[in-house]
Amino acid sequence: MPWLQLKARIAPEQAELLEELLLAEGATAITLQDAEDDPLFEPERGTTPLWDETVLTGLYDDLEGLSAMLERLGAAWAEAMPGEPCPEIEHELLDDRDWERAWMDDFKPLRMGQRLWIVPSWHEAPDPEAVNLLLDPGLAFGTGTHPTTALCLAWLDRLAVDGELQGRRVLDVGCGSGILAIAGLRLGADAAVGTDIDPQALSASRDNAERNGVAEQAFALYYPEQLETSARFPVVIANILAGPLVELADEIAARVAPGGRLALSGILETQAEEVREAYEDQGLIMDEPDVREGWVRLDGRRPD
Ligand SMILES: C[S@@+](CC[C@H](N)C(=O)[O-])C[C@H]1O[C@@H](n2cnc3c(N)ncnc32)[C@H](O)[C@@H]1O
Repeated sequence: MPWLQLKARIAPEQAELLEELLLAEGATAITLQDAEDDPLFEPERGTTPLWDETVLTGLYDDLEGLSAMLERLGAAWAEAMPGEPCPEIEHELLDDRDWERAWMDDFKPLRMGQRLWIVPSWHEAPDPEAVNLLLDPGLAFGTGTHPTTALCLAWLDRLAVDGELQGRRVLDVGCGSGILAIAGLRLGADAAVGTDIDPQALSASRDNAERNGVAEQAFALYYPEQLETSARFPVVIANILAGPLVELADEIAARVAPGGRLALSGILETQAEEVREAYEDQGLIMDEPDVREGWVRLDGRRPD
């Protein structure tokens, strides 16, 4: 059965209203997508990445009433947002498909480092003998395809090869889908703690942990303010953008135990120096950046 798709590019703060209006018109599925390759890199410090545009898509099985529907949407928008022009709504007829999950077609198993594979949970693992991390990011960030995540996975893989992960506890600040913490566990860490300000991330992380047979007590998940102030970790990883990394430098650096290792990512090449200085000011010894596609990972160590 073909579908009618309505699509609008809209400011993120208006997306909820349009979503409600599309649902009120009987949308079978609604998809919200950030312009993921085009974030605003310096949102207010301490906030999540921002995108100046959200793409909102609604799917309908009623192909007949398009013009009446567009008229009703325009009127409902004008009533809710007087004086604010209604966003342009494009329409298209689509062939039948599982549209809610269509993005999954582009997410293929990825090899990271020497032993680790990130395998979409709906795929066969290409190498059953490898360390296979089964992942469904749901609505959270972190499939491994983004260079910042890939840089962090490569770091974890190297720590494992160097014997610096086995038996240790990992803190993953901004855990998203949980991909880094779970990779740490699958590569030999004893336990992991993930923090995130986004409830979707905490729930995706828990689901992905279960998918990978990680025991609940091996992977604790918290909102940042719930993590005990005195908790220190031998391995700390934070992939959360340069602004928050600088803003939180004292808190994140304080989590690194004496002799512990730190990796920071989500940093553009041009921002690396500022981030590096912020962590050196906190007593960490920072290495030269590792760069991939304009993104940087900074590694550090707290002296013994
Ligand atoms: C770029 S994603 C990284 C996700 C995953 N760790 C990865 O490497 O793919 C950044 C994550 O950090 C979270 N975040 C942003 N600011 C944060 C903060 N101050 N404390 C904890 N998490 C934060 C976001 O909600 C998001 O899930």
